Amino acid sequence: MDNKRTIPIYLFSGFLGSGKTTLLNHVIDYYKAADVKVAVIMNELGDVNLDGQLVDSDIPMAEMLSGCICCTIRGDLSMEIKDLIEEHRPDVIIIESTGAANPLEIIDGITETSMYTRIDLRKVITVVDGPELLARSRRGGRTYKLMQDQIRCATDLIVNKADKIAPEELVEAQQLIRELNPHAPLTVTIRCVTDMRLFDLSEQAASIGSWPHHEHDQHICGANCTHDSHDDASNHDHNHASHDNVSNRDHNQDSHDNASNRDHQHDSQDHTHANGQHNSESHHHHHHHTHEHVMTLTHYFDRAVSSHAFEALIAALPKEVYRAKGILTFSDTNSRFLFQYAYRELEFTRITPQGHVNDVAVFIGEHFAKEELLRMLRQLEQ
Ligand SMILES: Nc1nc2c(ncn2[C@@H]2O[C@H](COP(=O)(O)OP(=O)(O)OP(=O)(O)O)[C@@H](O)[C@H]2O)c(=O)[nH]1
Repeated sequence: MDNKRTIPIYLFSGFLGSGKTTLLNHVIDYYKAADVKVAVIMNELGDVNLDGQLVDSDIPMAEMLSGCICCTIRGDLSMEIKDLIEEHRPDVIIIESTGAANPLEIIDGITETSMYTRIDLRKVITVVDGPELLARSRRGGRTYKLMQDQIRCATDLIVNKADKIAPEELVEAQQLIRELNPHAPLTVTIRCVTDMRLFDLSEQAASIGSWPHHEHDQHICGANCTHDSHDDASNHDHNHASHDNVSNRDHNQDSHDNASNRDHQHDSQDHTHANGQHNSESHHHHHHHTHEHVMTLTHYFDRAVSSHAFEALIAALPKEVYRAKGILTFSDTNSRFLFQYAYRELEFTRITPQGHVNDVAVFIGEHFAKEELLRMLRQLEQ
């Protein structure tokens, strides 16, 4: 397989029944007409992939059933992505999450995966059910909170079902969405008929993932989400008992460990730069913040780099970059290292990857100068 190719990923978010599968089918048609090979990951809370039945049977598809990507089966996501790429070598992957999923957790899962597999999260597209959003905004509650999170996390927004809403209500829905996410381009649609340039894979269209706004002070989709029916919105409210951020953090850590254990044997004794506070603790704090314009930058290295130069780069990172992680081969040691950086602390763990694993660094922050950082990273390889 061509290990040098980076596969773009589109993530579809949006509440139950908002129109994600409808959009998916438009996009599949668009790619098929352009001779682009698309693969799909579908996540359903039930045991049967009903939405999958609606999709062309020629399309390579991974089904993640009986759980919500963002919690119970998040650890499997990286495996599914890896398998799809190895088996089908798609040009692009679309992930349709269940309407119950918290997109931030999935975004985290995908960036985690990019450490082991050459992928790039291109866009997070949230399909908003216009009438449902308005109705729920008047009632409040946990489901409305989830809808708000899905809107905040989007790089692009589609306000769907415009045919089911009066013009003045449509304006109200748009205002509501704009307050939650002032930056993401917003399109109003009926049956998700939208401009397909959003899915343009050309170089010019490639952008480093940029998430306009999110607030993640409460994790809504619980770790035990086992829904019988995915189309009963009120059921969802009932089943998703809120759990605190500590369990959320622990859960993240578990998922991470599961994912990394598949590919690596960690030598946890070898922490060369642990400065007191544990990284998972920092990660925990990260979830309390309100973020403006969260961005990620993923860089794949073509060669080994000097450990001193890399540490100098990390020391010079702007404060807007609050999280980084990756895998590196250093030219001045014999080992490969996993690095974790959070809130100005850098930690290395010696690893022995099984199979092919890229050297990669992922940076997450707010409004940082991505071009400048990219330049610094490229300089490391000279
Ligand atoms: N009236 C109307 N119905 C729509 C529109 N878009 C989609 N639908 C219908 O809404 C229902 C749900 O659409 P899907 O595309 O399956 O929604 P989804 O987000 O994939 O749903 P889940 O997988 O349950 O989360 C289907 O019956 C669609 O035909 C629209 O713009 N207007």
